[in-house]
Amino acid sequence: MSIDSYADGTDNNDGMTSVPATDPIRTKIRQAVIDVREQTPLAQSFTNFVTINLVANAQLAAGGTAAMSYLPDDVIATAEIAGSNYINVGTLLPFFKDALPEIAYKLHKNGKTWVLDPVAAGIGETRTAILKSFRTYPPTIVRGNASEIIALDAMWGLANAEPDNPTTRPAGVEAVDEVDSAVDAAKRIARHLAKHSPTGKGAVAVSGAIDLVTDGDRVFRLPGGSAMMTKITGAGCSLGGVTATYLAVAEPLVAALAASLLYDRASEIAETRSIGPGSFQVALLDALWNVTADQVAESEINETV
Ligand SMILES: Nc1ncnc2c1ncn2[C@@H]1O[C@H](COP(=O)(O)OP(=O)(O)O)[C@@H](O)[C@H]1O
Ligand SMILES: Cc1ncsc1CCOP(=O)(O)O
Ligand SMILES: [Mg+2]
Repeated sequence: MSIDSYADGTDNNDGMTSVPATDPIRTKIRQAVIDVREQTPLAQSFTNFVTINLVANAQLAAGGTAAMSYLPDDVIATAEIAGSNYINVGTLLPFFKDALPEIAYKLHKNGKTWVLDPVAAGIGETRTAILKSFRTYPPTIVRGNASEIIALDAMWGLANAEPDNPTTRPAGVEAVDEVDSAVDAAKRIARHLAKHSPTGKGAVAVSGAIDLVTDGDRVFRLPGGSAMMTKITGAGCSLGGVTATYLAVAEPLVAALAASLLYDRASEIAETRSIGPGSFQVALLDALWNVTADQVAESEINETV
């Protein structure tokens, strides 16, 4: 679909409308892509050991810079020079159980913004204890797949669900739920984040075949992307890292939209230039670097009306 199709905010007859070309959100998305490339902001990551290299390389390819830290004093000192931060709970070590709640508390106390990827939410006592602790000192953005978002919402008791009785079955690091089934959970989490955010604003990004982004009020669906993203490890983790990169220059809703759209456009290009998962990962980094701000901002974006 071309940008002209969005000129009047076309009603799609399915409760959604195409976000018009004139919607200020598109200008902000475009500006975020440009600002990251011009300002090279540092986003610090406390992330899993499987995909740490892809996270750093994706942040660099988007135009930012990377630093990975694990000890609370190191994280808090680095947060003073970082534009934002990223915590991903994919692989856990025993000391994380004390370190991560302490880090979340200190980031909150110091007014720092951060993105959470609640990888495998719902699995294991340690992960559950860590994720539950973030309810009091929450991130600014949560980015996860549908199952993780549903599990986190239940864990935080945001729908008066039994905190220990999540309404979805965890599936390791992969989603078993469709993005649409996570809409209510995503909106509840986004409103909770906004309540505690240093800027009064929060957002949730739910990834899948069609991504969903919300600030608790507006709900956007982003079609496109590539199914090859499910054939490399770290597509979601690195999207979380790049979301933190954008959070260094933009408000949460714009950061989540810009990162998700950048990934959709870049993965489409990477699919046409690769012959399997190995070359796809390399092509994805090249495409993150080469996608233009206009390509990102002129993407198809549908909003629930
Ligand atoms: N079937 C699909 N078609 C297109 N893009 C997809 C598909 N599945 C996932 N993606 C994309 O892959 C990236 C990671 O999402 P996802 O696989 O849901 O995360 P996770 O790896 O955390 O489960 C996102 O950019 C998302 O849009
Ligand atoms: C395979 C694996 N195991 C623990 S973390 C991890 C990486 C998950 O990455 P992603 O959620 O981006 O696919
Ligand atoms: Mg993931």
